[in-house]
Amino acid sequence: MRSLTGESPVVAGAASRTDKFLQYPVMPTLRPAYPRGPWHYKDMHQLVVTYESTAEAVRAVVPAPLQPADGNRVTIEWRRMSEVSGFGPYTEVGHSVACTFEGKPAIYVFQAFLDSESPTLAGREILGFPKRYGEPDLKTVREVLTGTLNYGGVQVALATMPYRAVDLSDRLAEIEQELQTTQLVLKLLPDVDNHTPKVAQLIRVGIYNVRLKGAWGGPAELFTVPHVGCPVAALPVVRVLEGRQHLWDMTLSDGQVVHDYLETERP
Ligand SMILES: CC(=O)CC(=O)O
Repeated sequence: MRSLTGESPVVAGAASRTDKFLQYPVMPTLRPAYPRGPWHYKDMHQLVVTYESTAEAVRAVVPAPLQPADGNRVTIEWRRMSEVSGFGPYTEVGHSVACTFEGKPAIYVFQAFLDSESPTLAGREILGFPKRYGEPDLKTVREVLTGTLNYGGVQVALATMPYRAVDLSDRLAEIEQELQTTQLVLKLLPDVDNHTPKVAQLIRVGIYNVRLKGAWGGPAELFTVPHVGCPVAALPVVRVLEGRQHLWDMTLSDGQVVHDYLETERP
């Protein structure tokens, strides 16, 4: 059947239906899994343990063209997100290595475990964060800030440090800069044939509106347990280098492709 304009009403109807569905940020359209950013993080409590691992373990997780930085430095951090627009509160453990990219310092995040679905999916689908579901917790137990990570009820990591022992207020500007070190992730997504790579990109994550409200240092301890489902112990602790606590705000929203593996490999 033709309309007066000669257009098929079925086709015209289908086109407007498609437009309607394209307004949604993501599936499912009845209740998208996450809202469009930007996502504003307020009063984020962070426990950061930096340690030396083995050269072999570090090399095994770092993709070219990144180069591991000197010292085999690895960071495991707990973040208690107290107040986040669009996501609500949640807790996350991120595991990263110090690298260089194009000769400049960078942090490469190779795995993360969260207790909330919405930021896990947003982080994976948009930015390419290697996020999975886990059971992280960050709390003060007596005078000790205690970060734990459980996987299916089994504890795989324990980090402890005296609560706000050494005040680093005189270094806030320097640490605020440090928090903005280039952060990179590897976004890997297969095509629907479940075989061909569709996306293979190194992404620089945009971190905006950073405001450091407090920083503290002190000794820290870290213990990890080998577990095939949650391989935090794959980067073994040779020695702990530093413990830190930060209280800060920031905004996440977008990223930038800094290396496209499929483009560079195209004949
Ligand atoms: C969207 C995100 O990627 C959030 C996060 O880092 O937890």
